[in-house]
Amino acid sequence: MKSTLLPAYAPVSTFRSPGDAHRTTPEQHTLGVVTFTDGWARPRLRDGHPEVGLHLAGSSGDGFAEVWISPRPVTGGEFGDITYGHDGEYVFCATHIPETADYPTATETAYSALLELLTSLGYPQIFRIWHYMSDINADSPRGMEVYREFCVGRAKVLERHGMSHDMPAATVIGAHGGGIFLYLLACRGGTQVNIENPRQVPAYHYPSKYGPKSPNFARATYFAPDGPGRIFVSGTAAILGHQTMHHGDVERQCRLALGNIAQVIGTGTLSAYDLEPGHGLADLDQIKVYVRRTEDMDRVRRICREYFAPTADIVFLNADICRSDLLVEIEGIVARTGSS
Ligand SMILES: C=C(O[C@@H]1C=C(C(=O)O)C=C[C@H]1O)C(=O)O
Repeated sequence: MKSTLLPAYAPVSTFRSPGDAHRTTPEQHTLGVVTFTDGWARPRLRDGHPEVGLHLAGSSGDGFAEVWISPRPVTGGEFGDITYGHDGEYVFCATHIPETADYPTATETAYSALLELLTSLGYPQIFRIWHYMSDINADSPRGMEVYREFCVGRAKVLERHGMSHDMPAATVIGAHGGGIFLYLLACRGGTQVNIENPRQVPAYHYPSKYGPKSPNFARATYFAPDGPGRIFVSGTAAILGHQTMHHGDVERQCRLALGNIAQVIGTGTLSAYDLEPGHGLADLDQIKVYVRRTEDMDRVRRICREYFAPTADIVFLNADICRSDLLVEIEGIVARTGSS
């Protein structure tokens, strides 16, 4: 998917302490805030911009906030269950699906509303989307895993809109409570290239043994306004082809997840999309590392430190992952320098 209306700045996020999340300056406006703390809060407008609270931290001391910043004034709004902030170039939207016995229908409703809002506001191009859900690996009353039920609802909407193979980088990961929280970034236009990993089957072609409807996301999304671009790397795990590798071995799973990211952002993959130069793991920032078992946390931290830049924003979160045999998942953003 490529288009050419040119926004003039690239969206930027920082990780801050929750208490510092709403700090602004005359040059820095807030497009959206996501807090990762020891409780959840449905999306709402706060000081004119959206804020959503995810229950991902173990205790009140280790939370953080992901803050999306704009150089332009932000207008906040609400549309049904969606809270949004937009600045003329980008929109940040957040919505919440309360715990329900019917996630397929609830997901369908939420996704439909999001697409309707993006069209009516004039920001049709989604370039990154995150979902956090409680009980992700639990069975629904129909006996299907919650994640798989979510995939059914999502796929239905995207099929209807002809977008099944067009979705950008995404994350679907566990949360400690609250149902499903979804937030996204979209824009009026800009160059966008959704990138696949040659070592992995595209998620939308996963075989049906992983669920009746395949997930819809790209392994990474390159997005460039009129200036330096960014590569948004999806939640990435120890999957080769479509198979989970290294069952039960967190160290090898972690190294494979890192290897998959290195593959996606490396020269070999990017050159196939005319996006040279490539990058390495040391170029990744705004990194979130999700670890299923708290006892693996220190080990995963040590491995990640071998690869990531010491200056990178990086957080380690205890969370369940979309397949119950996955122990670790990693996402991040590469900010490119130069003109592409
Ligand atoms: C880990 C994987 O998928 C996860 C699920 C996603 C989704 O359903 O949108 C996106 C990225 C990951 O959080 C994978 O299939 O490789």
